[in-house]
Amino acid sequence: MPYDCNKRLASLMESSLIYECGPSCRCSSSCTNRVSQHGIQFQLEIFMTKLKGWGVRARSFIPSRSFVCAYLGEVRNNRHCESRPDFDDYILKIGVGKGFIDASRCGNIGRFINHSCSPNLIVKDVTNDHSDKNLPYKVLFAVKDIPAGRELSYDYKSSKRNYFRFGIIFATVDHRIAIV
Ligand SMILES: C[S@@+](CC[C@H](N)C(=O)[O-])C[C@H]1O[C@@H](n2cnc3c(N)ncnc32)[C@H](O)[C@@H]1O
Repeated sequence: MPYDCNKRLASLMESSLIYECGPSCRCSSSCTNRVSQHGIQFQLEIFMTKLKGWGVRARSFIPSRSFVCAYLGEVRNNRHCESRPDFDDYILKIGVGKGFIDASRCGNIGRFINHSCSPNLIVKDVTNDHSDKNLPYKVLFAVKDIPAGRELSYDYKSSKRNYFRFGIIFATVDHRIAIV
């Protein structure tokens, strides 16, 4: 099971796709293997930082390994040309060379979370209704205890920049908006 009895990740080291119970399971909605699908459980706040534009901070204590929020946006594939220089800061790659979630035009609170090389969040791949590794939900979990008032961050480099480093740029066809 990917989660413990408190609905926190059993291990931060797990790198494969996290399978939550879904529509085909007979368990109830309170099953401990249904976590990210219930939406944000901790109060979060969008605020204006001093140097990074908007950011997101915790309004209450978030224990390590807790689900924080999903990263939502438009799912794109194929070739995508975008003239905005900060475009790649709003994307998360999904699958192996298949596409990405683009939150540059629309998304949820995840699009306001800034980068840090010493982050308190990590991005994991989660599914509950299919087993296609190329179309996971991108989900942010706490990698350490986060006190109330602390800004949330994850490492952009490990989640998206290497996508472009290898020269793979996808695009144009919007075929889904991921909603958790
Ligand atoms: C996904 S957005 C994060 C939300 C953004 N701060 C906003 O106001 O909408 C990425 C952009 O935030 C800024 N940003 C994120 N992390 C930063 C950091 N550590 N230092 C400076 N700017 C950062 C950059 O402008 C980057 O293009």
